[in-house]
Amino acid sequence: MSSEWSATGLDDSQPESERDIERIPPEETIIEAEGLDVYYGEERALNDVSMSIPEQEVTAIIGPSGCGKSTFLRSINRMNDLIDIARVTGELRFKGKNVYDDDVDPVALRRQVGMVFQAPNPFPKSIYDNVAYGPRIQNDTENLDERVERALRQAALWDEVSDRLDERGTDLSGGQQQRLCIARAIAVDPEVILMDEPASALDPVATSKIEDLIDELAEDYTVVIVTHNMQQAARISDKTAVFLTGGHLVEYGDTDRIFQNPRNERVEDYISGKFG
Ligand SMILES: Nc1ncnc2c1ncn2[C@@H]1O[C@H](COP(=O)(O)OP(=O)(O)OP(=O)(O)O)[C@@H](O)[C@H]1O
Repeated sequence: MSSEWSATGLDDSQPESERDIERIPPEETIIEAEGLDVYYGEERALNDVSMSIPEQEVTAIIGPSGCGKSTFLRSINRMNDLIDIARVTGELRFKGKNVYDDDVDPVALRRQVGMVFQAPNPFPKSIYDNVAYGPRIQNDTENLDERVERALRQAALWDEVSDRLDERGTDLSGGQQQRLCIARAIAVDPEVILMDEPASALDPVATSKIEDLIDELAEDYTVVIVTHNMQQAARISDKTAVFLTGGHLVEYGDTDRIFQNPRNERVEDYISGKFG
């Protein structure tokens, strides 16, 4: 294989021997990709990705722009289904079941695997109605007030909004809106929360609140987070997966080990800021 790497990482060929992927014991695994490829038309955005994500931990997905981080995240709860030209091959298992099997209902899957996006996107409704939205569409409104309060508390927002639940969610600050979106996601009691750069639109104080919150959420949920911010990945995650150009997962393991002692030379270059 060529030893000349492009400035942005890696060419399209990625021998098995170049990968360093930690195996998670099956009993601790909640999400498992095996030979996962995603194509947009002719373009291959994920290339033969195999990895297991442990339950109730924070797993960070990092890598240079365009390496497939968001595509991988969206493949977990089938959000790529919403993109006409996207095509998935291989398997993505959630609790042992391939989510791409014909009998899987993507809407039901997304109740168990919620998502928080880069830009906060509360509905133009009251704070209460934002959080109550999921339970209501599931016709699951028993003890709704308590559930709304619990979700807002878990999202570390209750103290700031408890006396104005009827105000519009869109009138909150950016950081509060993002915590409201997290409360909306957890109100339906998911098992996994996917986060796609949830703090990239926020100031440092709001970012630090989201980071503290992610740490707390991992006591109850599995969190998978895409971030461009390597310091953030190092601070908040238990495991880190490094993707490089061409949609290749190159290294995956304990966050401390990946940042202190990366085994792959290109991962070391990426982490030390030589490209990306
Ligand atoms: N909806 C889409 N239609 C066509 N191509 C897409 C689409 N979404 C992503 N791609 C392509 O797939 C590849 C991977 O994109 P993806 O957004 O997953 O990467 P990323 O690592 O999350 O990037 P970034 O860090 O810039 O957000 C890129 O080449 C991108 O152009």
